[in-house]
Amino acid sequence: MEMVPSTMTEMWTTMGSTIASFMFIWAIIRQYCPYELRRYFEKYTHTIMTYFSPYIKISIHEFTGDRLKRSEAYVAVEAYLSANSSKTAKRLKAEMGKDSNNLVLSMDEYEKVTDEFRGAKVWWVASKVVSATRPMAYYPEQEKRYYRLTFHKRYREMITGAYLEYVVKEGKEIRVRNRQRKLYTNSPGYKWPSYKQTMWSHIVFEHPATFGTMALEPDKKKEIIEDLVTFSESKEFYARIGKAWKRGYLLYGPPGTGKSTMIAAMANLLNYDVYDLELTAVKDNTELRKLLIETTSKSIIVIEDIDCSLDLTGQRKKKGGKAMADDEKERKEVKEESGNSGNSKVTLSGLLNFIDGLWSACGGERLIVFTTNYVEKLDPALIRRGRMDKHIELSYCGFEGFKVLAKNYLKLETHPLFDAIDGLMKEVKITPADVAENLMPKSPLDDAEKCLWSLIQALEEAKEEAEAEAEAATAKKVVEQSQDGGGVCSENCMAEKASE
Ligand SMILES: Nc1ncnc2c1ncn2[C@@H]1O[C@H](COP(=O)(O)OP(=O)(O)OP(=O)(O)O)[C@@H](O)[C@H]1O
Ligand SMILES: [Mg+2]
Repeated sequence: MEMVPSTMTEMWTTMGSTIASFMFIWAIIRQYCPYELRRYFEKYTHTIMTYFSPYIKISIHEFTGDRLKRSEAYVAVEAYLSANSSKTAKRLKAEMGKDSNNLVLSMDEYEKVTDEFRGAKVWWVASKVVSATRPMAYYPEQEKRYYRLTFHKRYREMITGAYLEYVVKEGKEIRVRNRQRKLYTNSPGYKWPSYKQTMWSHIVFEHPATFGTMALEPDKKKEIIEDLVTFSESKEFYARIGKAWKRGYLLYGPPGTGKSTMIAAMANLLNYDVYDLELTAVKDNTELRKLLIETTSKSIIVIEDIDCSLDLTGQRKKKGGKAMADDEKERKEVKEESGNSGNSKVTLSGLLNFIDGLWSACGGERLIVFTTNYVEKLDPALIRRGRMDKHIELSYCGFEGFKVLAKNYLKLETHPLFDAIDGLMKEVKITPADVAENLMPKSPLDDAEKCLWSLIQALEEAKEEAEAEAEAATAKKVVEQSQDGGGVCSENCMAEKASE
């Protein structure tokens, strides 16, 4: 009976002294052995331990072959662990979040967290190896960071298959949700003269427009939202039908009807980046293709005012002399206004290739949006279905649109003056931009009613103007008709014709 504790004590003593000797040897090796020998020792200790251990380890390194780009798997795991570890990890690091207002927590180096998947327990550790060699003496030490996943070998199949797939998918989704969206432009500006040079420069995309704040018929709004959401969820569908995962939208209508605002609302709805492509700044078709290749998925590529961006009418039927000359003049004026010398060599066929050529399929999940005030000026080839799949007309403000703006700007759902506004809106055309401008308080003393009166006044003025224009047009027509008839019309005869 006495023997057991003494045997136990002996066993503990032996184990203790073995560990102590091992640590002593390890300390000597660390202190005095050259780096290569240390690595050699570590390698063989690992091999022996792995042989007896029932656990499997998988490392996911931050950089693999290409030192310039972080591995996608690492980035996804990082996002997954940041979202899941902050509740369980004991040592966390804090970094500034996307809107620079909050701190984002993630697991600190060498911290270990546990995760569970279908009843299997796994462990994640954030770790790093510090490289002994430095490229230059004044360079900081090179750290190679990685995550190590450990699990029991009985779960091998499930963890290497379903679990890792789940982690990467979740991580990617978290990144999309948390990422800071960007607004890119290809306008010429300062570019880094190095291998890092990209053709797009960007700022943070912060436009606050949403479909909720847009003045639009409710049915139309619903249809557009459904179309966009369906597109964003149709990866498998596009793959099945053998079509690149992209969709073209043509937004057309008079100035101030919300085309640019809708692009921002689309980006905010789908959480996409925006690439605002200035066609006149693109040298030629090759540069256009390069720009396309540099865009990422989950983005909207926008070409605003496509009708006056370039002379893309190469294949269009020739117009009559005067109309053609007017068009040319207008286009020239626009180019001069925008300070563009107009020496871009992008052609219609280059642009068509950009939209649906072979290269357009790279990346996937992209919207291409054109806006124009003059849809009739565009080449039919450019806007045919399949290229511009959905044509959306944005038009003058209706009463439903006004109600959205009144709610946004004045927090009003109803008001006795609404009936008068409804009546006037049926008679005159007013753009949402003009309505919005009138509903905007101009001084701190302006209340909702004052803003509504300001809108009524604007509508009445517009009505008077429209009536005066209509009268002038009728009078002009009468004069032209009478001149065509060869005779000079008396005042009575003119009045008769006008009343007809
Ligand atoms: N449908 C709308 N809903 C809400 N606000 C609108 C709408 N249309 C225009 N606005 C307001 O008017 C301003 C101008 O609109 P926007 O720039 O979107 O017009 P646009 O159609 O792009 O004009 P343009 O053809 O001149 O480029 C916006 O800042 C927005 O506040
Ligand atoms: Mg616009």
